[in-house]
Amino acid sequence: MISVEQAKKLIQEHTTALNPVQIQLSEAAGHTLAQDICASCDIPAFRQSSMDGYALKFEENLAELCLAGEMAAGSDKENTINQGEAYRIFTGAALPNGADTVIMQEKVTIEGDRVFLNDPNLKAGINAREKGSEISTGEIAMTRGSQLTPAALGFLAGIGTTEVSVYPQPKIAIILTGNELQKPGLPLNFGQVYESNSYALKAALRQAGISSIEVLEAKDDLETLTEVLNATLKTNDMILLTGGVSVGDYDFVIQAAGNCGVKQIFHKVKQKPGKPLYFGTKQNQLIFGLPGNPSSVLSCFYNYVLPAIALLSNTTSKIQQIEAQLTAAYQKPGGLTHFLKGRYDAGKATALGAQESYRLSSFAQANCLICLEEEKTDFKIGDKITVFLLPN
Ligand SMILES: Nc1nc2c(c(=O)[nH]1)N[C@H]1C(S)=C(S)[C@@H](COP(=O)(O)OP(=O)(O)OC[C@H]3O[C@@H](n4cnc5c(N)ncnc54)[C@H](O)[C@@H]3O)O[C@H]1N2
Ligand code: MOO
Repeated sequence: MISVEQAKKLIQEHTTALNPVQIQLSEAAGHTLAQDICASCDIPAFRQSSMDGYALKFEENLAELCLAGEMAAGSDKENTINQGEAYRIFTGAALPNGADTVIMQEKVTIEGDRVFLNDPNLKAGINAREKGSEISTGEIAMTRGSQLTPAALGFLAGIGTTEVSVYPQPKIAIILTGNELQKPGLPLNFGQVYESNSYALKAALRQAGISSIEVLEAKDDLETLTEVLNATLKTNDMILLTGGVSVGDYDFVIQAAGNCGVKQIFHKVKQKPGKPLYFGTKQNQLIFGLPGNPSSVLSCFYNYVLPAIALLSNTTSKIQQIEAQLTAAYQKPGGLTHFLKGRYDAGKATALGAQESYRLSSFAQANCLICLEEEKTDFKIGDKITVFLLPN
């Protein structure tokens, strides 16, 4: 059995970012840029008013101007201003050629075509955005590796970008194993359990920005599981199997993976929950055998799968790791790292009840996983421990 740290390192070493693809900017939120983006024009593309008012050519002690015309936003009519003239202008409109300043309309008095200026603070260039002041032609707008946040998308659209090269999100298949699984909504016969792993995993994947998710079921027999796994390996970058990864007579994940040409990287990690975790690769595809207990599935998802997704799509991990103080003493045996469902608040972490791996009730209330190191057995109130904040 390997340690949690070794398992994380092995996953990292065997995960390569997916090849970049060209996509529409409108579809690119949440992706990481795989190219530098340069501005193809100056933005603003012309000297632009930032106020509704009057455009003018600045001079000291200007008191009165003659209204010569109007510049409306979006108008393609160019005008040239002369000394002593003002142009009515609106926010976003181009200044007439030669004008450099805009006085707000609140600071003028109009009498016929005369414009009287009452702004002691008027300065050259005020209320005028210079051409190219956001970005100029050829300048790098965003560099490769940048996250495409909503603001980044708006910025890139604002400089005229329509398509971007990004690292794609992985296509992911979930394979549910277990003869005992019943769909929620149908009657629960003796020996059956409601299937819940696909609900939790799909939601966690969607939260991570993954849109290509397929869910398949495989009964507990080697042939069927091998067939299903083989089929999913044809089109997916990552396969998440749940259940069937332990040592029972009906646990076929490891054999099926071998049959499909998957190379085992590790099986079993010194941790609770999720001890029988399996990880393998086939070329650049990643295969996780998540121990079937619902809490083990999610704990392994946040600890191992989510960071691997981030590496595949070259994004930053959605799990924040911080230090916190325990609010109560906790004992555990040595030999396994424990991940406890907990609540984190203002530097303090509280372990919740219902820690058994078949239970999700406390996970449903948790906002963090409290990591209790492998060898330590007695944790005291106030002890500093590592906490992984769950995405919300
Ligand atoms: N002799 C040993 N037995 C077990 C060991 C061990 O070391 N020696 N490890 C235990 C641990 S720890 C875990 S975790 C489980 C993992 O077993 P599997 O991955 O083979 O999972 P299953 O046996 O198929 O299922 C476990 C549990 O989870 C329920 N389950 C499975 N899939 C779903 C689903 N989609 N939705 C809801 N619940 C699901 C399943 O019914 C079982 O109750 O092995 C221990 N045994
Ligand atoms: O390690 Mo298992 O995941 O506790 O039940």
